[in-house]
Amino acid sequence: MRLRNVKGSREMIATNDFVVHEEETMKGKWHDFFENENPIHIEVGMGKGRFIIDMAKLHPEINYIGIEKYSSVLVRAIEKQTIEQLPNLVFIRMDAEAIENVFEKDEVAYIYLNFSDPWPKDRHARRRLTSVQFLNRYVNFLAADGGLTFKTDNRPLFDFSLEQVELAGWEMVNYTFDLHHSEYAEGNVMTEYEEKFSAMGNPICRMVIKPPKKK
Ligand SMILES: C[S@@+](CC[C@H](N)C(=O)[O-])C[C@H]1O[C@@H](n2cnc3c(N)ncnc32)[C@H](O)[C@@H]1O
Repeated sequence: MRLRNVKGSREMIATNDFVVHEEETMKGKWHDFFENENPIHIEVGMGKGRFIIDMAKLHPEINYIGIEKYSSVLVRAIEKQTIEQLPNLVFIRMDAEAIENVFEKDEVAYIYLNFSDPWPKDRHARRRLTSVQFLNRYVNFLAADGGLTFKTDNRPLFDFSLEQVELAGWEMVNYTFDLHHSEYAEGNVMTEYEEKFSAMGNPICRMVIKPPKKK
């Protein structure tokens, strides 16, 4: 992704009410933060936030947390949320490498990974958000009856992810190599990248998986 430095983005993030800072101190306290017991769903690598904002509007009974590494992208999501003022949506600016420090065991009910960076070089495979390393991190805080949905138009990344799911012992619920022309198309909420790549004619791959059964 080509990143432009957005002037003032760090200052905006530092003072915005929809951004949670010192996120590691929130571990185990997210329900108190939202002041309800509604399930918590997260999107890791949410970019400019279109998907998570649309989901938060559609599902006021669910709390959403969007995680994004770069300030210059996060500000676009903050701008939208500042207009929407959705009470069930906040953001964290962080690298998801440290994600298990932010959520307590069973604190998250669902994870979304949309059009995650492919990291095409083999030596960077562990940075892919669907690598065994990341799947193992998610197990630390994803509820046993929770799940994860991953969408991408990048077939090599999707094939890699299918292998990693098996290696990490997750359960495959379903997958498709062409979501928009599949039985799962109905009700699909599009992301920014999904709209862009599907308009170019790229089929969208999607998998729904569940964490390994705890022994
Ligand atoms: C290709 S964009 C997709 C954005 C959005 N999910 C969509 O589908 O339109 C991937 C996003 O993930 C973010 N990202 C990649 N690795 C990340 C990480 N380790 N932690 C947090 N965000 C990450 C990138 O900064 C980028 O904004």
